[in-house]
Amino acid sequence: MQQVSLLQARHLAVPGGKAVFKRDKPHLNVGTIGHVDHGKTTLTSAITKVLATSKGAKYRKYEDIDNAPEEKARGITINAFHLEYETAKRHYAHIDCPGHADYIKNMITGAAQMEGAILVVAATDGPMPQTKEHLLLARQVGVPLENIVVFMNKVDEVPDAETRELVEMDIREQLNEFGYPGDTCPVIFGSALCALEGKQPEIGEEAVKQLLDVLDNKFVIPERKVNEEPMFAAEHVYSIVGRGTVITGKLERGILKRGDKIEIVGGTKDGTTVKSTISGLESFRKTVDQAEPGDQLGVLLRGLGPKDVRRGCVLLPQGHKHKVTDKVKAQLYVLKESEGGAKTPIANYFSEHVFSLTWDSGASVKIVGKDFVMPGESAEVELSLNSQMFIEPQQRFTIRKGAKTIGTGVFTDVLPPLTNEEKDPKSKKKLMKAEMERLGFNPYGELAEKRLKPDFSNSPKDNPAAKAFEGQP
Ligand SMILES: Nc1nc2c(ncn2[C@@H]2O[C@H](COP(=O)(O)OP(=O)(O)OP(=O)(O)O)[C@@H](O)[C@H]2O)c(=O)[nH]1
Ligand SMILES: [Mg+2]
Repeated sequence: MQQVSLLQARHLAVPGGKAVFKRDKPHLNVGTIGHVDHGKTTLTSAITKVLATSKGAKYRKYEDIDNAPEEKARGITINAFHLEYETAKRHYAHIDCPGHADYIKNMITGAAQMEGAILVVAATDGPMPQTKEHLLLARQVGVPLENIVVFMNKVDEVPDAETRELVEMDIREQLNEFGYPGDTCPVIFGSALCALEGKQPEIGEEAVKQLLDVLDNKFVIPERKVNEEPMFAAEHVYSIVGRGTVITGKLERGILKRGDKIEIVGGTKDGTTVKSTISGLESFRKTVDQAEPGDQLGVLLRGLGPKDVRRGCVLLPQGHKHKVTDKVKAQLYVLKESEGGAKTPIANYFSEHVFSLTWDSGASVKIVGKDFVMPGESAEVELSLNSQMFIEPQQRFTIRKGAKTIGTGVFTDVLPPLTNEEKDPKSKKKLMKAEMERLGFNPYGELAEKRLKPDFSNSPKDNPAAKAFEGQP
């Protein structure tokens, strides 16, 4: 966790500012997603430029977004960037997600706060691997079906109408593939760069205005769970010298006020929690009297030290009934290669990296009733995590390996935490050994130990999982 002074903190989205947050318009969390270099940051900057003329935004230059001082201060330049703007109708928090595959971890937490998505696709390239991956993640984090719009960017470089139409067809097909209404989803032809540079207004400024019109009039505001117990997952944690600890993220549900007594749960091996009091609340550097679901917040917590809170922890009110756990049942889908997944299956007792809300953890996978989950298949699984986490039924998760999303799923039943024996590495080895005997071969051989993929070289020839490796180096 980063230590910052109060002066530095004033530049972060954390309590310390003087202005008071006005709540006079409906609020929606949106963001730009899409393949690397397709123009997400340029479009984000162009939106602020167009809205700055009506005082709906502070104009943010491209460099400010991609290389912002607060990002530098945090030392997390690769993180998703948050900014705010407003139209006559709505107030928006906007997340600019980086497209580079390595940054998906940050995108997952950034996108976890996204309720509407602007999918940027360059007309020069068409849909690319991260276009697909971001679409999948948007589905995973529950971006509603009506809350997606395509901004086909860089049309200044593709003057030919036929080519544009081909790209549009391709995009619509991709949307359908991921369960979004590809046939009816608005596709806007534009150029973020032209909008930014004040050139060719018909594809520049006008296209951005069309986009804002879709956000205002087509995107729906999800139901805000105002009357439920508050829940807030920490995305970033800062310790402010002399004032305590600040956690930033989105309030999932309920109401938070200054003075509320809270408990921080999740992220520890033994399920220990810490208690504190909220001593300040802020959104975009303005003081918030009462935080509502969907708000992007900095929450200042009294008396907590650097070791008490981590990214992925969850803030709950004291007296809550939630029990964290490191064991959970889930329904898992393993992505096909054509969906951006891997060629290889997920094997029993293998260790995978699970992401949910703002947390991530190593997890060993026990598959119910199957030896492997092949790409394109789904299965019921039991996950044993390395730490005890905030998990609820219906909460979604993603499994990633290296720079790839290989599986997605939903938690179904929360199980009691692992016993000490179950956690013991020796008993894990025993389980693996028993599994090898049952299978009649060793999928946990030398290759597997390197965590590359299970080794089926000595498996029976008719093993379907082994077939997946045929013809591979
Ligand atoms: N010709 C043209 N170039 C554009 C347009 N929009 C963006 N670009 C250029 O495309 C390049 C990438 O733009 P970015 O906005 O950084 O793309 P990004 O999607 O944010 O990229 P990552 O954050 O790295 O994933 C830059 O050189 C932009 O100037 C456009 O409408 N027309
Ligand atoms: Mg960018």
